[in-house]
Amino acid sequence: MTTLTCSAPAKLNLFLHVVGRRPDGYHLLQTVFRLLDFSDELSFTLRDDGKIKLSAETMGVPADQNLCVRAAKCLQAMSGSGPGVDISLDKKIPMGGGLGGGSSDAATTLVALNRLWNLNLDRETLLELGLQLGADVPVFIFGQNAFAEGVGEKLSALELPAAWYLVIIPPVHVSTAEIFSSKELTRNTIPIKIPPFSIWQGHNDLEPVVCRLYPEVAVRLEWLKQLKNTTIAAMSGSGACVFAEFATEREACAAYASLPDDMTGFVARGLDCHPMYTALKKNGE
Ligand SMILES: C[C@](O)(CO)[C@H](O)COP(=O)(O)OP(=O)(O)OC[C@H]1O[C@@H](n2ccc(N)nc2=O)[C@H](O)[C@@H]1O
Ligand SMILES: Nc1ncnc2c1ncn2[C@@H]1O[C@H](COP(=O)(O)OP(=O)(O)OP(=O)(O)O)[C@@H](O)[C@H]1O
Repeated sequence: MTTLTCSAPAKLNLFLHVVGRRPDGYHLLQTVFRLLDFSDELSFTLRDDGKIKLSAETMGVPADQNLCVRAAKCLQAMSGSGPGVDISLDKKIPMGGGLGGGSSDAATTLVALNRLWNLNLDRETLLELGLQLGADVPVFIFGQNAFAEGVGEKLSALELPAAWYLVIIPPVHVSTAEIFSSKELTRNTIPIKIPPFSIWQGHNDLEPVVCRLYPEVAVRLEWLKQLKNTTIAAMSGSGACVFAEFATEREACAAYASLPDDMTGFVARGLDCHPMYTALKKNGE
């Protein structure tokens, strides 16, 4: 095997509670991650000269700062392994949108290169490596919908009902660090116990902070909240993307069709399992 092609799906945070803060400033969270059938596509081809190359720059991110390249370098350094790789990345997930695209690219890179380079590192080691790259990386390595605690690294698999999502992409970029450092952020939501999980029990503590700073987000969320047939309308992660959940594709598509001209978005199915693991299983790996 010299080439592997794999997907890197987006995620939604169905709710996001800030329940405390660690001494290093990182926030303790409770969240439910839902994987989405909306993905970046990556392909990895072995090189024998030890070099790690990205075929094209991703919208303003220098290659050496791209999370795929950083993930590959991390894995190479830790394994002391010789081979290199050519990476091509077809970016579909909006960047800095709270959909975890960069983190998902990093997770897919770690799992794919573990196979391509025959490193045989176990899932625990990949999860630890992933966490060093970003708080959202572990869930994509975990590969299932999950209830997460800590900074996102304490993961328990969670079964979620079939659902479709209308995701709206506001025309703003929200800095995760800026929102977490806001004076207005409440950091004392009482921890909840899951399972059982009901979509009604959650909210996103970062949402009011982002909505106050970015009216473009607030307006889109208000629009989603007035829709009929939704089980929930909320912001994902630290924004800017907002979403509404529907029980059927037909309802999600009808809502999408009624989107005002100045709003853009997409409809996606909620997944049960990471598409990369589904594909690897199908190939008997
Ligand atoms: C908001 C979420 O998307 C929810 O899933 C994640 O917690 C954010 O994960 P991420 O984008 O991978 O974030 P990172 O790149 O690890 O962190 C960016 C910055 O946000 C702040 N940060 C992040 C996560 C966290 N639990 N507490 C924090 O205070 C830190 O200042 C950090 O330097
Ligand atoms: N492969 C990549 N894809 C997207 N962003 C990348 C990538 N590599 C590095 N980045 C940088 O990381 C930043 C955050 O990317 P990402 O798309 O994961 O944000 P996000 O969706 O807000 O993530 P999260 O939900 O984890 O906060 C981008 O603004 C970009 O500067």
